[in-house]
Amino acid sequence: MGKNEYKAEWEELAQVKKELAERDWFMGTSGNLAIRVSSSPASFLVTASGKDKRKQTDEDFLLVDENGEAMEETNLRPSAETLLHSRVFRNSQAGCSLHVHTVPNNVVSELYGDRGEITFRNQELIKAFDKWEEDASLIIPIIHNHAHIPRLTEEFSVYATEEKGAVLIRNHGITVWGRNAFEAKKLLEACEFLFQYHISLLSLKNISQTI
Ligand SMILES: CSC[C@@H](O)[C@@H](O)C(=O)COP(=O)(O)O
Ligand SMILES: [Zn+2]
Repeated sequence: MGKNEYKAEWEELAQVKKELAERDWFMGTSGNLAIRVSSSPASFLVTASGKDKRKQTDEDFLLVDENGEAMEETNLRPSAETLLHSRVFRNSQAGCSLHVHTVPNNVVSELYGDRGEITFRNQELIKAFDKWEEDASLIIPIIHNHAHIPRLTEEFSVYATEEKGAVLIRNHGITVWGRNAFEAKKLLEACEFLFQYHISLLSLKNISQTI
């Protein structure tokens, strides 16, 4: 497959990458992004490993197959966490999968890590996940940060069954996916809003108890 055949997907992912960089969500070379190019068998573009994702270059992404193996001759290494994106594309019809490390997603993952999940309710932004009822709740699972990526992928894949979703990896980051790039970014932003709100509220409650 020539580069021209996935030009549209490349440009779409480059735009998402630029917007997430503007939010400063790629600290210390962390984060990786993926967008589907084909279905059955799945192939996708994924960020090259170890790069500063705030920079835009012609070597930002490479095409990989559904096992996360490069499909073209390249010196680039696919992201260390390619297998997680690969599971999203194999398990569902999702079109885009995003992974970022932020202080709020790490703090929430540690605060609720022992419970294995965090639940949000009475929050307008859970509607981003199609939770429309007044008493609806959004549960985001929190998994252990296994250093062994195949092990991490196994635990992650239990939750990566639908075309949209989010999983927190404890003291590591979040992976969010959706039907397309627009939806994946929307869901990621919604999650980060919920985390920031939750941490702010907890901090203020703690302070107000002392005055
Ligand atoms: C430099 S710490 C971050 C990595 O260990 C990893 O978690 C990450 O998100 C980025 O890895 P990468 O291989 O560049 O996709
Ligand atoms: Zn990571």
